[in-house]
Amino acid sequence: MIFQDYADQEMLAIDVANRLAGDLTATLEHEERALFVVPGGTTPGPIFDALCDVRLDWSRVDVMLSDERWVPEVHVRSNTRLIRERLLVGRAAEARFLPLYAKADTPEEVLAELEANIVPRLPISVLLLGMGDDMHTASLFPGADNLEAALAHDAPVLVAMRAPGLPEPRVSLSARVLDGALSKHLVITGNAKRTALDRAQSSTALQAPVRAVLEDMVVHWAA
Ligand SMILES: O=C(O)[C@H](O)[C@@H](O)[C@H](O)[C@H](O)COP(=O)(O)O
Repeated sequence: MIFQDYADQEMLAIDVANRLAGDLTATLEHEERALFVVPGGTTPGPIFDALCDVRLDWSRVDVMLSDERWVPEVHVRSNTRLIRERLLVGRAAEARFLPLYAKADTPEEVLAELEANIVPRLPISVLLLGMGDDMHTASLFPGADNLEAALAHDAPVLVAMRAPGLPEPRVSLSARVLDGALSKHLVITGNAKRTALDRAQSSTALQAPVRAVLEDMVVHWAA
């Protein structure tokens, strides 16, 4: 793990956007297409704002989420909505979006269908993740019903996840798929998350799921 800190969140957003653009450009120099996986939540918005107008061949980029909340795309909690509003605009509107949500009451009903669309695109070329104070990343939450399956070496690509305190089910890429990304970035802000990341390094992945993806990870932090 490499830890990089920034003077403030604005500097972080600009620098991380540049790093991601550089990694995507490098991928496109030797691959036909790049798979770019991004988190939802509140932290990445300013990074997306800086990234969406970068000049690169977005028409050869597939964009997908690390995890989604099981709500329709118009819902305020939908990560898809965030991506459509903040990342897939400007030059990046040329990218192809791979959905992690389909209209169904539960994720289980459509998981196989969503997965079939993703599998041919793997491995992940460039990964950006977020993390919560509880050391979850993507939707790999401590105490979640399917966490063990999602951390397994032979885990499926996608896992449905329910955890105490979450208002809706989630669907998440499994740890092995996230960890297998060729370029890996984690973005966190604030002192609570910095402390949580320190704690994660001396915890098991069941206690601190982010631990499962920290190898070769570049962590970007600002207060
Ligand atoms: O759907 C989500 O919530 C995410 O993808 C999740 O893993 C997120 O990255 C962390 O919860 C951090 O969220 P914040 O950036 O909002 O703190």
